[in-house]
Parts: sequence; structure tokens; C-alpha cells
Amino acid sequence: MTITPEAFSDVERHGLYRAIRERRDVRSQFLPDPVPPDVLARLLQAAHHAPSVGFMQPWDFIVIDSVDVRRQVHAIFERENAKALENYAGDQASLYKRLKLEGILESPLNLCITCDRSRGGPHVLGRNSIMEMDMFSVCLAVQNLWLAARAEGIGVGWVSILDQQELAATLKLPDNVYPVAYLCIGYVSEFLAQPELQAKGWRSRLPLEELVHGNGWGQPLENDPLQEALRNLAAAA
Ligand SMILES: Cc1cc2c(cc1C)N(C[C@H](O)[C@H](O)[C@H](O)COP(=O)(O)O)c1[nH]c(=O)[nH]c(=O)c1N2
Repeated sequence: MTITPEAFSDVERHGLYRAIRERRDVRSQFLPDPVPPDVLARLLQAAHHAPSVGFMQPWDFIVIDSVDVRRQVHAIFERENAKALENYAGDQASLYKRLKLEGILESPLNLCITCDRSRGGPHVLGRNSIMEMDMFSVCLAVQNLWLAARAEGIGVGWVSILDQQELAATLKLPDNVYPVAYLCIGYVSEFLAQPELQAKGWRSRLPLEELVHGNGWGQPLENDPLQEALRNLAAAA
């Protein structure tokens, strides 16, 4: 069975681009309202429909609603965040201290998306040369869930300031299972119009036209109609 390749309607297309544009990493705006099971099931299904190397589907989803487990993860965050702060000095350190970088306890639900590196046996189609392809596949599942959540009005925040081994022990992961993404999930009071790190002056979005190269690193696209189209898009934004 196939599906005809006709384009999405304007409304559908705009909806997809809107979800991409208005998706945010949420830390500060979580509401305590629970995520209904049918909505969570849709988000998990969106994640499960991500592409994966050799159709490996290396992900598992650990749904964490226990406050006790979340407190343990939060304690790991606090230790790791204190270490991360040591990388900065002066004004940058003061700004780093003021950043809110997780919503582990404020969000009603945490979700860990893992990568089972041995799923489907040792030889995975497409993972023969680059072993990390299974991890990249899990990242695509994360992004699917993140975008679907935005369309449902639900915020997602990725917390990576965590010791991976301590997190794996807390979640009782087997040796072959790697915790790729620790996510905080819940309805929000608002979605910020721009990334929180940009709003707080940490870092800004880079101009897309400076990141598009022609035929090799650093090769210009000058006079290329694509360069022109990129500039037009930036001007319209
Ligand atoms: C792999 C990975 C890991 C992290 C993140 C993202 C990704 C992709 N981000 C969120 C990140 O800061 C955010 O995506 C950017 O600042 C851009 O903002 P928007 O996602 O567009 O709102 C993130 N944010 C945070 O507050 N604490 C964290 O530990 C992390 N870790």
C-alpha cells in the first residue's frame, strides 16, 4: 500500500513550520497540570515513528512520575551544574548562575529516552561504519516528540547536565542501554518567542546564510539564487 505524494494543504504545511518555529526548550514555565494518558500516548507514538538506522528503533521510553526518582535526578543535576559553573568566570559566571537549566521537579512528568545499543543484534544495517548512528536515531525520536508536544501545547525541556552513569544507575538501565535524553514535560503558562538563552543574553541565533556553504567547507554561495532566497527569508522574519 502506498500514499499519494501530493503536497500538504497550506494549513497543514503552515502548522508543521509553526511547530518547528515555535518549539521551545522549556524550563521555567511549567504548570503542574497532568498530561492526559491519551496525549502522552500520541507523543510517544510520534517519537516511535522517527527514522532509525536499519529500522533499528533503538529507543525505550522511561516514564518517570515518581517524585522520589525525580528528586534523585535533581540531586545529580545540582552536583553536575556546580561543576559546570566552574567553567565560567566573572560576568559569565554570574549570568550562568541566574540561568534556569531544568524543570525536573516543576514539570509533572519526566521522560528518559534511551538507546539500546544491542537491539536487533550486533550487525545493524547502516551502522557498520559509524557506530553512533543508533544514538543519532534516538535524537530524531526526541525531536519528533518535541515537535508533537508543541502542537499539543505541551512544553519539553532537555536536561543534559547530568552524570550519565549516575542517571543510568538511578533508572536501573542495563549496561547496553544509554540514557540519551532526559526530558521534562508538561503544559506551560507560555512559550517564549525566542530561545531562553537568547532572551537572557547568553547566545543568539546565528545567521543561517553564514552556515550554508557551497561544495566544501567555507566555499561561498555568492551570487547563488539560494543565497538570495536565504537573505529574503531572513529579511521577512
Ligand atoms: C542535546 C541537547 C541538550 C540540552 C539542550 C538541547 C539539546 C538539543 N538544552 C536546550 C537548549 O539550551 C535549547 O535547545 C537552545 O537554547 C535553543 O532554544 P530552543 O530549544 O529553541 O528554545 C538544554 N537546556 C537546558 O536548560 N539544560 C540542558 O541541560 C540542556 N541540554
